[in-house]
Amino acid sequence: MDVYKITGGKRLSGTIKVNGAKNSAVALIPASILANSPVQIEGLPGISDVWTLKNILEEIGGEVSFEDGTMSIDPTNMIDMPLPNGNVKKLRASYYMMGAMLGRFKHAAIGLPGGCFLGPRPIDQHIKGFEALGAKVTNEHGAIYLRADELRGAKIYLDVVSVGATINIMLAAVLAKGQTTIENAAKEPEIIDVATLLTNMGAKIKGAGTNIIRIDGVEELHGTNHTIIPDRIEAGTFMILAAAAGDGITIDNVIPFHMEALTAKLREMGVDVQESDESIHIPKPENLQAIDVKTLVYPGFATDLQQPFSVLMTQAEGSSMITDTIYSARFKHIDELRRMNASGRVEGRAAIITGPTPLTSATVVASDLRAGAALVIAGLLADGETEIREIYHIERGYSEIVEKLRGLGAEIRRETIDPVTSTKSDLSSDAN
Ligand SMILES: CC(=O)N[C@H]1[C@@H](OP(=O)(O)OP(=O)(O)OC[C@H]2O[C@@H](n3ccc(=O)[nH]c3=O)[C@H](O)[C@@H]2O)O[C@H](CO)[C@@H](O)[C@@H]1O
Ligand SMILES: C=C(OP(=O)(O)O)C(=O)O
Repeated sequence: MDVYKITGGKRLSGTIKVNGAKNSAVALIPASILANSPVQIEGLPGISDVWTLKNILEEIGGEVSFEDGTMSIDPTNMIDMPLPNGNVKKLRASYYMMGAMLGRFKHAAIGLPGGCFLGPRPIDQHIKGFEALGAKVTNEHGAIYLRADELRGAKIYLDVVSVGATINIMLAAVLAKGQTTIENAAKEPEIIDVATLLTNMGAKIKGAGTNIIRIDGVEELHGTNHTIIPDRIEAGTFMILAAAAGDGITIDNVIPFHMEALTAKLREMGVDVQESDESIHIPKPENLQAIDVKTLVYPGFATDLQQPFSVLMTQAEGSSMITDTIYSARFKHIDELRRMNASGRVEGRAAIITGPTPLTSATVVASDLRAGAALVIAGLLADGETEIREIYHIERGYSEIVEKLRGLGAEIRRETIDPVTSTKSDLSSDAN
């Protein structure tokens, strides 16, 4: 079993670089299926979700290489192979195989996706979109089967603003006959990034980044070169780390405009966020004040930063509340933070945290990706050695995290421990 061991309590300083965006990467890679010649994507993060998608494209006959952040994908010999199990269960974004394979082959059979458990994560809006485009969709033994004689453009109103449904419908619609309109579309920067790739492949898309997207179907799409946008969630995680445990940290390769909601909330707490063109500097913060935060769809405060931000709240003076309007059960990290002496409780869709509290080391478990990121920040703050387990969640979304944090002076290492000798009693003491 692999774990992170962190000796906390040191203030960190220096420059930390952000990688390409996970939530773009996991859509850009499947989008390449729609091309009739090779696609090259630069700046991809070396996270496990990207490697899993590489394996999935190879399973369906793609020729794929991935080196130094550049993935070259030759989709010419891909086939409409069913993918009911296996790799597709390892990540949430394997749902993009549905839209991309339906678009290219008019047929797909994809297992229901995995990814973080954050409460119910239905895909009904994706399916509503595919059906509107003319696909027959059935759920057979946990896999979604999609079949269409032809795909025809349609007007689709999303009942829920969904990143995944917006991108998946775009993927299925770019090769459909006629015009598709997605109303109440999500506006995340990753949607613009995917639309940019598809446009450079020859697609006709207007309005990506607004709540109405119009797509005029084309006969075919060709290969292209694309550079991915920076990861605003990784950048946000580092900004929160800088506010919690920094002694002057510069976060490099950021689009400050993407960070506006987080920046506003940090400033409200008393953090001095200094923006440049492609970087953000946060000097050593003093006297953090309690605030309330509510997660919302973009450009609101990202749910993916809710868990890391709750660690920062443990260091602020007073009682803070963080409400997650997107995911009802994204609070498993609170129990783990309580093991580390944090004072917090969950009430419905909100966590209430009182500070400032000195955190203490413990053996804790990452229940999901951003819970893991939160525990890394907590471990860096805590006195003594913290052990974080189930780190495969963290490595779905953060590449070279150990090396990057060491670059700031952190004492963190990845270690393989024996699960038998590391007794369960490490984890069994009740959280206070
Ligand atoms: C791979 C990827 O990009 N993951 C991100 C994506 O997830 P994902 O695309 O799964 O999230 P969505 O934007 O679709 O979900 C938003 C909300 O809509 C609900 N919903 C969604 C689809 C649907 O068909 N029906 C439905 O009810 C969800 O349960 C959730 O409450 O956006 C989330 C919200 O910003 C982020 O937390 C994830 O990091
Ligand atoms: C929830 C997340 O990812 P996924 O949708 O891939 O599970 C995340 O990135 O925080």
